[in-house]
Amino acid sequence: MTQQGTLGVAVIGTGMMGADHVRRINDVISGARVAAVVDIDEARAKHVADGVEGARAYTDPAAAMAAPDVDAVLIASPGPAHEAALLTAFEHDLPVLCEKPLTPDPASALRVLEAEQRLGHRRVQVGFMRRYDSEFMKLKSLLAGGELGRPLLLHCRHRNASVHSYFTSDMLITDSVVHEMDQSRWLLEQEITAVTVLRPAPTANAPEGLGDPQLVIFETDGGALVDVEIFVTCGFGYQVQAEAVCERGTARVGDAHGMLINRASGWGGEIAPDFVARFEEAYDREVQAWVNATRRGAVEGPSTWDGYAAAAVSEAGVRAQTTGERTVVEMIERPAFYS
Ligand SMILES: NC(=O)C1=CN([C@@H]2O[C@H](COP(=O)(O)OP(=O)(O)OC[C@H]3O[C@@H](n4cnc5c(N)ncnc54)[C@H](O)[C@@H]3O)[C@@H](O)[C@H]2O)C=CC1
Ligand SMILES: O=C1[C@@H](O)[C@H](O)[C@@H](O)[C@H](O)[C@H]1O
Repeated sequence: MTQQGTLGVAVIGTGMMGADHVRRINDVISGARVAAVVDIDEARAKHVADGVEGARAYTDPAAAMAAPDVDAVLIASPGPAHEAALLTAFEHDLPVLCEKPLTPDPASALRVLEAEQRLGHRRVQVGFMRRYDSEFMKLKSLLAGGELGRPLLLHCRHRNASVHSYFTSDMLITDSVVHEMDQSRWLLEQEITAVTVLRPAPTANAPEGLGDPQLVIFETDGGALVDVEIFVTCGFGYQVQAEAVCERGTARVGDAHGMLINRASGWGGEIAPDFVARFEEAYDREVQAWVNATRRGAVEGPSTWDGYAAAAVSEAGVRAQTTGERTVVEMIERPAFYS
């Protein structure tokens, strides 16, 4: 850290999310600066670094993390690259904000979990940004307050206009529904015990081989049921909605995000084009919270355990997607380190 305590951050992966986080650290939040940007695509890394005073471009995450002015790491490479970056960050004992998923599968998530425990202190905040969204935060405090009684059902909708060309059917679960896995565990304060995936005839608008949309059902250890419509090629925009059905009422978020307009042609609201627009404030709050905690020497927010738990549910979800059968989630006991 500099004398003023400004955190020097290496941002790994400068695609859609990484580039947006670089902008956020540089222009929006306080207490941090971009010291390094890393991408295996050298031209992309250079292009992003050129836009930030004092930032250097790297193609090797390990080289960036070894630089003396790098105090912390924000990982925004694709999920399969997270394990290697996390383990390297631990070698340098650097604090990490790791975009979701922690890793796409529980075996790699477990290796990360064990490596963090060997370090002896928590180092990771996982980028489950819905926990920082003002609508979801209100729903969380309403449910925690108990006014509506016990939550019985959670109905969720998750729609993307489109996804990257490298998206697969498994990624509907490991990259998209992983948000609802964390959201359900966080809102209900229950673990997910089984997953069922139902698949309608796919939309003709999805690329060949992408089974889209899907209906994913979670059972929890508290007896609640969660249903998730995941539809990543809906074409018309980005929507994330959740409705909790409780013993004495229901509460719903995500309907009217944006402006409502009355005009001669009719009445209606806007739909965000993508997650960058819809969750802009949540990402700002998330990254600022990470920087603030890191500068205090603390680690807060969704933990490596939360990332592992979501990966375990993802594995069951991917199996359920293939077999069409209800699949039980297999998880280790929560280590005391994460209690
Ligand atoms: N919290 C949220 O709402 C969102 C989170 N994400 C997460 O952010 C991460 C990145 O997603 P996108 O930006 O959409 O992907 P992207 O495909 O737009 O960008 C990924 C970038 O990482 C680079 N890269 C690939 N392997 C690398 C490696 N080993 N080291 C360094 N760079 C590498 C690629 O060249 C590319 O520039 C993923 O984990 C994704 O799940 C993505 C979208 C929204
Ligand atoms: O995290 C995200 C993407 O990686 C994922 O692919 C999208 O489906 C989600 O809506 C977005 O929030």
